[in-house]
Amino acid sequence: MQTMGINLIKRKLGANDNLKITILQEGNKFTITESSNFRNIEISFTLGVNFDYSLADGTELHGNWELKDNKLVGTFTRKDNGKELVALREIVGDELVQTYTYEGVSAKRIFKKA
Ligand SMILES: CCCCCCCCCCCCCC(=O)O
Repeated sequence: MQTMGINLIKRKLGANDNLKITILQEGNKFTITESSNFRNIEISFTLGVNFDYSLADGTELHGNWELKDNKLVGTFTRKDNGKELVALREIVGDELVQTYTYEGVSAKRIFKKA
């Protein structure tokens, strides 16, 4: 989050956001329900088709998800500075592991099944 330019207060809030996501797949179409201390939103996208998404701090992204080797690979560009953010979603055991890479720095977020 620091590399993303997110300030200390927002980083502390973000680390305790109580984020829960639900992923519904219907063929190539995905619907994500995102629920956190900050917001409750629903996002729909089709694999390989660009869409807009705003992070909870307002940072706007544009990009898409693709399915590669049974993993979702997201390639997004920040609208404010044109830099790339790559996201990976994979099921490992009983967990959903999300890995984000930005400016050579990677972070992992692990979600447990409800
Ligand atoms: C270090 C904090 C970085 C957070 C990066 C979040 C990246 C989100 C990728 C785009 C998500 C699109 C909507 C979704 O599929 O849930």
